[in-house]
Formats: sequence, structure tokens, C-alpha cells
Amino acid sequence: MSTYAVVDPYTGQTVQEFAALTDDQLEAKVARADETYRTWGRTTSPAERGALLGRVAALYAERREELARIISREMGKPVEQAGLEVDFASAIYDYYSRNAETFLSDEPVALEWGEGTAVVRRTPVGVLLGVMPWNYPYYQVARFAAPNLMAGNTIVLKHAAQCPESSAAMEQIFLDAGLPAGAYENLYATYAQVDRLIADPRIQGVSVTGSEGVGAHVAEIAGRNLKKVVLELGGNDPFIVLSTDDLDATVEAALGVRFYDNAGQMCCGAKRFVVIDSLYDEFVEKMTGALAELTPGDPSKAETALGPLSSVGAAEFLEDQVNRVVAGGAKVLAGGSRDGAAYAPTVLADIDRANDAAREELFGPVASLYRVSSEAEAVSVANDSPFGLGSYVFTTDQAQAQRVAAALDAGMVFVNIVGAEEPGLPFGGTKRSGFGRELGPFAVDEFVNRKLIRIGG
Ligand SMILES: NC(=O)C1=CN([C@@H]2O[C@H](COP(=O)(O)OP(=O)(O)OC[C@H]3O[C@@H](n4cnc5c(N)ncnc54)[C@H](O)[C@@H]3O)[C@@H](O)[C@H]2O)C=CC1
Ligand SMILES: CCCCCC(=O)O
Repeated sequence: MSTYAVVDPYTGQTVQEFAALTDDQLEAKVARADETYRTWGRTTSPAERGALLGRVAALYAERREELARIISREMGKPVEQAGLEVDFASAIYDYYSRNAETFLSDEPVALEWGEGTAVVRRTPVGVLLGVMPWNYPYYQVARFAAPNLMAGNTIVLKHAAQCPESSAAMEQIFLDAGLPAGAYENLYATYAQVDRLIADPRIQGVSVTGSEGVGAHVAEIAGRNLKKVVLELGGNDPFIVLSTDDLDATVEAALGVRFYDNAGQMCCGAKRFVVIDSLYDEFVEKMTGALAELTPGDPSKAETALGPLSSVGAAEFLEDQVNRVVAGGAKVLAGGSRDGAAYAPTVLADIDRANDAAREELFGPVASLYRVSSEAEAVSVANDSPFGLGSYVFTTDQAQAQRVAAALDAGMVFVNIVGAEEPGLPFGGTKRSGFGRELGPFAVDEFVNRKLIRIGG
């Protein structure tokens, strides 16, 4: 059973509670989504739906400050970062607004044998269920809802239990932008209700962003009911440093993609730092030196760079994980302490590759360091993970960059750059990080019927 409540992780105060839906209320919402798919999703044009998404994008921009304050209070994101997340969500809706007609135009297919024509037309499939996490409340929903509303699908969305206010605000934006009731329905649903929804014949697919456990649970039920899923799960992304002309800039990039964004609660954030011998000691000295200035603060303040974790429970879980990595022989070079939901920026070193606790995803401001003596060893360490979401390679040798990019088991490889996600670039992983792709044109094909229309000569 998941109850819905706004609990400010910085103050510990329960700000507001929201009752889970009754079965009748849930049924009404799902029935409305199914009806709207038939009366709106299948009858409007890509241009009409694209124009509505453009208004959604504008409303995110108009309501930026209010929306930022909501998630800062719900999950502790520093309010400046929360505003940037609102900007990213708005840009995603704008991207699918501008590309609706292009992405949904008939795709000609060349004939080899016969006369006439053949095209593939991307048509909607119906109501889709989204199950989304608390770490980027608006962005995670946008990368699922935008391409699918553009395609004419309708959405029922079960958000994280600690994001009831932001999930209600998103539903309101769709209505205020002019989408019909039922195009997007926010569900304060229990886990048991979600299980039943996945099996419901009106639900045509499920998109999950969250942990492996939830992904596996949802995919199991979906599989039994022949429903397609997209799974955006965990990551333990490597940040490989082989050579650099500017170590300060490389360390700054490492700090940004591990500590400065969302207190490290970012599944495509770098978590394992794999540094070549010749740069290791200086890299560590610069990283730990910078962290000495970084202390968790009040997320409602504009000057705060590091907020608390999303909850006391999340911080306690991370503390247990770090303690187990240390019990396996790792050394704490910085941090390693917790105060309520706040976790000090932490650096772990001397991690033995047999240290299983270090294979887990540390979902917070904790960097795990690995010293390597060659490119081959760096790739071996990087790939020694059950996950394969993102990865980062820093080198001045472009041929080496291409070799390492080819060798990494990851859904995304960033070379000499961090924070390079864009609405048009695919996001997703391999191995236990899940399957499917979000964003860009790649997201469109996940939940549409790619209908062949073959007309004889
Ligand atoms: N690949 C990606 O883009 C992302 C992955 N994640 C992963 O998610 C985890 C942290 O986020 P959390 O919200 O704590 O993940 P979570 O997996 O606990 O929750 C994700 C969503 O699943 C729901 N949920 C949990 N148990 C459920 C059940 N039995 N039935 C139906 N729904 C259920 C939650 O209420 C939430 O809406 C980390 O492992 C992180 O790596 C988080 C954000 C992005
Ligand atoms: C701005 C990019 C956010 C990615 C969401 C995640 O990795 O959890």
C-alpha cells in the first residue's frame, strides 16, 4: 500500500496527505482515459495534438517558480535545480510539439518486387500506464507523456508516493492547456491497484522508471498479460579518466555529475570513477578538496548547491550501503556521515573488485574510486557491473575515445562532456538498467502501431 504525502525531507514536516483512490474512482479515471483515446486520440491530427503540447510547454514556463517550489518541498531538490528541471520538462513538450507532424508522417517503404506503394503509419494503441519515480518528478513524466500524447495515446500515471502535489499540478497543466479530460489522468493508486491495472485489457502498455525491483515486478505482470513495457531502471555509471589537458575541468565535470546535480540521486549520474594511475592521486586530491566546501543545506534557498536526500529512509539506506562497502575493505577519503535526510558528500577508495556491496547503485552523493593502469583495465572495471545505463570517458585521444565507446556495455556514452542530455537524444540502458528508449524520435516507436499500408499498382 502506498500512501501519498508531501513530507519535506529538510524539515521532516508532513505538509499534506492525499487519500489513495477508491476502486470506483480509479475505474472512472481509466474509463475516461479509454473513452478519450477513442474520441480524441484516434480522431485528432498530429498537428492538433502538437499544438496542445506547445501550450503545455508554455504553461510549464509560466508556472516555473511555483512548480519548482513544489518539488523542492516534496523531495528536497535545491530550488535552483528544480527550476532547471521544469525548464527541461518544458523543452521536452516543446520538442514533441514541433516534431509531431514529422515524427507521425507516413514513412514510405521501397518495394523490391511489386507495383504500387507501401508506407508505415504510426498510429496510437490506447491507454498507457506510467509508473514514475521521485527524483525528477516533472522530467521523468515528460519523457513518457510527451511522445505518447503526441501519438494520440492517453495516459494514466501513478507517480511516486512522495510526489502527490507535483503529479496533481501536471494533470492540471494538461487540462489548462486544452487537452480533454482523460488524455492524462493522475492516479493516487495503491500497488495492488497498479497490479490490476497492468492486467486491465484497456491498458496497452506500461512505462516504468525506477528500481530493478519495481521494473521486474511490473514486467512480470505485463508479460503474463502480453503488454509491452519500457523499463528505465538503475545505473552504476563509470566515469573513466585516461588523459586530459585540464584536470581541474575534468574534476569539475566529475563533481557536477556526481554531487552537484540532485545530490547524486540521478540514475545516469556517474557513480564509479575509474582513473588512470598517472592522474589518480591528483584527481583524488582535487575531488576531496572541493568537497570540503560542499555541505548539505536548505533546498528552499537559492544559494544551496547540495540538498538533503529525498527522505530520511533514503539516507539511511545509503548509509547502510556505504557501511557495507567499507566493511568489504573500502576506505572513506571524505564524508561518510548522515544527519537526518542529509548525507555528506562522500568518497570511497581501495574498493576490491570482489566487494559486492560496491556493485549496488549508491543513489546519493557518494563517489567510488578505482585506480587502473591501462585502457584495457579501465574498460574491464567499467563493464564489471550488472548495470549498463550511461558512461563517461575523458581522454585527449579521439581514437581511444572511439575504442572505449565501442567497448563499453552502456546505453549511453558521453565523451569529454557531462550534462549533455537533450530532448532529441535517446535515453536508456542495457543489461539490468532496463530496455527501451525515451526521448528523441526513438521514443515514438515504443507504444505505437507501425501499420503497413500497402496499395497495389
Ligand atoms: N533509469 C532512470 O531513468 C531512473 C531510474 N531510477 C531508479 O529508481 C530508484 C529510485 O527511485 P524510487 O522512486 O525510489 O524507485 P522505486 O522503484 O521505489 O519507485 C519507482 C516507482 O515505482 C512505484 N512502486 C514501487 N513499488 C511498486 C509496486 N510494487 N507496484 C507498483 N508501483 C510501485 C513507486 O511508487 C514509484 O512510483 C533507483 O534505483 C534509481 O536508479 C530513478 C530515476 C531515473
Ligand atoms: C537531467 C537528466 C536526468 C536523468 C534522470 C536520471 O538519470 O535519474
